[in-house]
Amino acid sequence: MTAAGAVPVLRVIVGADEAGVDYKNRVMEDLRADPLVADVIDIGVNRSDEPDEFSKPYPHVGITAGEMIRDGQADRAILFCGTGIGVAIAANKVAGVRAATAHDSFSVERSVLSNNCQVLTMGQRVVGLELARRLAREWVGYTFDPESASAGKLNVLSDYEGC
Ligand SMILES: O=C[C@H](O)[C@H](O)COP(=O)(O)O
Repeated sequence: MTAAGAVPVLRVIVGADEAGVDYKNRVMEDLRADPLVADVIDIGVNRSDEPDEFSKPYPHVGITAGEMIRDGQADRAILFCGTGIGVAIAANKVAGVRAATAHDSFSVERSVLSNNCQVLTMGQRVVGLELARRLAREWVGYTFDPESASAGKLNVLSDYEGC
């Protein structure tokens, strides 16, 4: 239990390409202080990385995060690139992973409560930093209800993917 009474449970990946690294690093700091977050796993890129690593294209970031969630190494990921679109496309290639690009509060909420998305993506070239930080804070507070009416809709995807 934390002082605020919340139980930290979530293991959250943070990742970005070079176009999203500044937001990734700031949100990572916030998540490390969040009472709901038990662990923050930074998959890069980082400015201190070798030049080749720093310019790692967004598909690698999205696929790595998606595979880690698929393999049970993390519960969620928040990923940044220029628009948020590329990392979302990449993460969605991993069977069983659902990623959404969202830059507004309602979409962030519904990405979890309607779509049970494990991955939220945002674009550093699209949204202001303070809004991105707020949305990330809201996002960790949502939990999908498997008893909700939305669950049956998601089963269509699970059946299609076979997982
Ligand atoms: O979706 C892609 C991202 O926005 C990426 O950071 C930038 O990609 P680009 O350089 O191809 O525009």
